[in-house]
Amino acid sequence: MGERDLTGRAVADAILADVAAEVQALGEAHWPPKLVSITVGDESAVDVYVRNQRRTAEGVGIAFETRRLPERITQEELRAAIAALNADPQVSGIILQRPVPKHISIKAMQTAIHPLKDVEGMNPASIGNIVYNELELAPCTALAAVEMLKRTGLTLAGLEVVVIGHSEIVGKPIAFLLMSEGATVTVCHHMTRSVSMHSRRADAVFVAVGKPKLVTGDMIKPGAAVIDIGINEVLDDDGKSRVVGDVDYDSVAPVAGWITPVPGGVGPVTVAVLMRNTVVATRRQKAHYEARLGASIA
Ligand SMILES: NC(=O)C1=CN([C@@H]2O[C@H](COP(=O)(O)OP(=O)(O)OC[C@H]3O[C@@H](n4cnc5c(N)ncnc54)[C@H](OP(=O)(O)O)[C@@H]3O)[C@@H](O)[C@H]2O)C=CC1
Ligand SMILES: Nc1nc(=O)c2c([nH]1)NC[C@@H]1CN(c3ccc(C(=O)N[C@@H](CCC(=O)O)C(=O)O)cc3)C=[N+]21
Repeated sequence: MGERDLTGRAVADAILADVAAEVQALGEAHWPPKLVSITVGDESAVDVYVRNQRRTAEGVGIAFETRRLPERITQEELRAAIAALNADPQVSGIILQRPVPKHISIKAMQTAIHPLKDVEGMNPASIGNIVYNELELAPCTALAAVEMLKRTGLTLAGLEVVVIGHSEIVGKPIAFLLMSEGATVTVCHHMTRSVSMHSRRADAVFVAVGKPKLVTGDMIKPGAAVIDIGINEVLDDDGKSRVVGDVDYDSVAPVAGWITPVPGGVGPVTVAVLMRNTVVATRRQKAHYEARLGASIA
């Protein structure tokens, strides 16, 4: 790792220190936060993420439960499982791990997660709030990636930013968050004629595609910030599996002003933001409950 590395561990730890204090306060108020993760089918690609979630949750005192549902589960069965979690007062947050099998509509399932328990901010209602600059429960990865750019100290207002990838969970929310900060945003995807024509002009480049070495040094303006969101498992020459991003680190690092490494960049911050979102969701549920009682049970 080089001097230009913009690492995520310290950023994540700062977020988690605040979260731990809030978890303790919520526990004392008899609202201990609890997060439930749902994985559908055999998704070994998601296992790293879920393991990190459990370790991080337990580290800050958030109860963590995993549900592994069979590949062949019907959409109605999955909807019923989510509805049961919505109704369970012990559960503060629900995260549905992507991808899900093709016969299940991810949008329908994200819609089934109650907005008060939507810790990933992926219910269409939650996503819609981003358009109105209500960013408290925004998608974790997008928040984490934008937080990394802020750590460079660059002024976001007026910054020329290129986002490569436009998925609903990463690229699109990043573009909205950046617009709300005043950046000038260009979004590239697989139909973009020349990604490098855009990326070479940018002060900051976000990459979320899922292809190792997609972005190379010749595509980056000298001194620009490069935020690598990709998480790809690849096999080394000796057959060992390793996690790499979407950026060709060796050719980009000498050109870029800042670069987030993979692992150790955006990933740990994403998990920390998920914990923060869980606390935000729990606080909202508490407020909602108390408002319905018509009085605070202090
Ligand atoms: N660090 C973290 O916390 C997280 C990391 N990830 C990682 O981020 C990456 C992207 O994830 P996700 O957004 O879910 O993936 P998707 O597969 O949903 O989206 C990929 C996007 O990349 C675009 N794309 C495909 N090929 C190209 C190309 N050659 N040039 C430019 N754009 C292209 C696609 O465009 P189109 O739709 O037009 O084909 C699409 O918008 C993955 O590696 C994933 O593992 C994901 C979530 C969290
Ligand atoms: N609904 C949903 N939301 C997601 O956000 C989501 C998802 N589904 N499906 C899978 C992808 C992938 N993803 C990761 C996030 C952090 C790390 C992470 O913490 N990585 C560490 C450790 C990597 C390692 O151990 O090698 C790092 O980058 O340093 C990994 C992977 C979230 N995703």
